[in-house]
Amino acid sequence: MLNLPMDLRFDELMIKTKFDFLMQLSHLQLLGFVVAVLAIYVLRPRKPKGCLDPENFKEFKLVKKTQLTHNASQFRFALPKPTSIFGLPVGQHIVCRGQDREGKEVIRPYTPITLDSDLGFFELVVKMYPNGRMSHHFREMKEGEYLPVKGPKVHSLSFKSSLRILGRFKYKVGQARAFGMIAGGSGITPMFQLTRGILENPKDKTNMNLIYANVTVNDSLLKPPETWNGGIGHVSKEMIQTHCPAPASDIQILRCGPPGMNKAMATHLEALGYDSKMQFEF
Ligand SMILES: Cc1cc2nc3c(=O)[nH]c(=O)nc-3n(C[C@H](O)[C@H](O)[C@H](O)COP(=O)(O)OP(=O)(O)OC[C@H]3O[C@@H](n4cnc5c(N)ncnc54)[C@H](O)[C@@H]3O)c2cc1C
Repeated sequence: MLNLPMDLRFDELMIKTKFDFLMQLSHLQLLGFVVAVLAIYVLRPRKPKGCLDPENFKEFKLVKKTQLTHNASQFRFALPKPTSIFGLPVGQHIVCRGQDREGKEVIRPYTPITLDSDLGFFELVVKMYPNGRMSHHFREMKEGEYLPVKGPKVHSLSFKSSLRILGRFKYKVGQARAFGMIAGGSGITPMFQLTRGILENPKDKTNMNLIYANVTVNDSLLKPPETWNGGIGHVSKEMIQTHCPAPASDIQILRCGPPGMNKAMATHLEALGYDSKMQFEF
């Protein structure tokens, strides 16, 4: 039977027992023990480090530029090694630096359509506006050139009167039972990234519904439909009611589009009873 001194607490006893065990080892055994512990520490499986730096721009080489529509292209950038991972959590974005028509520096946020399961590269889908400053940079960019990128870009929490929430979207499995997604034009990129993240995880059972609006069918990015039998006109309250999960504490409506559309969607969602916790704008 173990005789415990009355004033020795259990945790002190554990430390004492471990210490006694080490004292009984010879120097050689002790050395072996230390080496084994170090080996376990050094060889422990670790998540590979990503290539991104949130503070400093790093340059990535454009290896493929594919025109998708009359004003949008897909850009593939190589990572340092074919096995490298980018290191951007699902739902977050990067910032890219370029030069406008006048040679002035311009910095804009973009959401890659790739995930960390895509080794050795990352891809952006960029819609280019006629007078857009960064659009000019992407329009002129040629394969073999380098793009300075830093990230993940995270907003400090801030609020605008017309927006419900502007903040950080860091996806965790099970954070919502269902997502309703409302995207316009290039606003499809965060939805695409999140959808891929959910579909590629067999343990993730989150439901998703997407309303994707474009000026014309030919402006649809990523997978333009061959024929169109969806709705026509601006995204309405009725479309949201028909296609998105009803207001509930375990659903979220994600939206990303041009400013006018975002404002209109915020008004529709509020009228339909979605409170601020049920909405997120990328
Ligand atoms: C979190 C986040 C992620 C983003 N991800 C992507 C992405 O993956 N792909 C992508 O293409 N863009 C994305 N954007 C938009 C991107 O950051 C730029 O705003 C866009 O590329 C235009 O930049 P610009 O410098 O060319 O235009 P600017 O010089 O800033 O604007 C010039 C003119 O272009 C038009 N314009 C600019 N932006 C829009 C817009 N969103 N809708 C309608 N008209 C507009 C307006 O007429 C504007 O007056 C994202 C934005 C955010 C906030």
